[in-house]
Amino acid sequence: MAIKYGRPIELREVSRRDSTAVPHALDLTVRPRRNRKAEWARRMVRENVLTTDDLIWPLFLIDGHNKREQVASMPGVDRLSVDQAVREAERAMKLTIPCIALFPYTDPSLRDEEGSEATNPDNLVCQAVRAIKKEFPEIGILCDVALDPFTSHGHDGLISDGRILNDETVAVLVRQALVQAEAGCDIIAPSDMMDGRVAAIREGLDRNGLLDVQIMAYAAKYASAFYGPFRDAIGSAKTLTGDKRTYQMDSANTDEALREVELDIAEGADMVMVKPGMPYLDVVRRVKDTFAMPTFAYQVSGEYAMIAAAANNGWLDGERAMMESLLAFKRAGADGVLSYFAPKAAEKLLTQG
Ligand SMILES: NCC(=O)CCC(=O)O
Ligand SMILES: [Mg+2]
Repeated sequence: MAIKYGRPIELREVSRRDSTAVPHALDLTVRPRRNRKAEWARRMVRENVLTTDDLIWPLFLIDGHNKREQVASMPGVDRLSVDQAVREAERAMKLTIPCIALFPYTDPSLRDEEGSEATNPDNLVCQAVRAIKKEFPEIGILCDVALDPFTSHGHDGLISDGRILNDETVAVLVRQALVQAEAGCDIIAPSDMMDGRVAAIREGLDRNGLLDVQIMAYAAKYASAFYGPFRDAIGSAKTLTGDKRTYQMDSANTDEALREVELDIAEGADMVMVKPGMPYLDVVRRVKDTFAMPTFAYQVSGEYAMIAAAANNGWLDGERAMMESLLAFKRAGADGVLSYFAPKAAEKLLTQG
């Protein structure tokens, strides 16, 4: 049964003496509800706020012109040709979203075992970075570094005898980071979870004079079922063989997340990320408290899909669930959130004043 959502309950005419007027009033000195009695009072004691500055908006790219293609498992999210991505970058600017993130759907004919397209300076991501920076140099652009959108097997690294090779992969990731940075990307975000990649990328950037390019490390990235719709969006769902548990983290662990984050900071990460988001808010809190670094969380595709699908079925008030889920990241200590809800949330934040 669909649930109907009315206006929030606000008592219009509250008698100021109603509790003493009750014959069996409890003898309470402390009544926490006093601070919740009206919206102005709640605003006064509110501990956390979400603003548009907290949002990073991930966009999916596809080859072509004037093309928008709905991602079936992510209602409201499209794959965009580069010209349309430029339009969305403009929308992000108007919505005062500081940064967008770019993810390509690579044509299957361009995917191979080695993910060669990742290091093509003219690949879809690099084309989009150049086009967006040309029109809107003031918006931040984050580029993911990992091979999964480019490999025929859907893994983030090179494979030999069924093993994901660490050091050989890192060498390719450095080249991928360099083509993206040279195209004009502001933040390199390695999401591959190979050991030592942050140091290698930092060294590569510095050696090429790209000293100001930041690194946001997907430092604690878990092997998660919540990435399902993303793999649909970038077209790796069908091709992925096996799972990613030899490089992404085990969802049972949090101490290990701290060790991963510590390493990435030592290797030169400017910002760190925990991913997925909502099922790992405890990790966000521990990371923030332990390292006091700029800490981000990724509200991943599966988290988005759950809320969007339930809302479309009338089972949740989608707008309220969206805002509540985003605020949860702030409460957990995150400095910002990568979220597919970013434009919708920003619109709501700006119209609320
Ligand atoms: N490296 C980026 C992702 O894996 C995103 C996952 C998602 O949104 O599910
Ligand atoms: Mg690591």
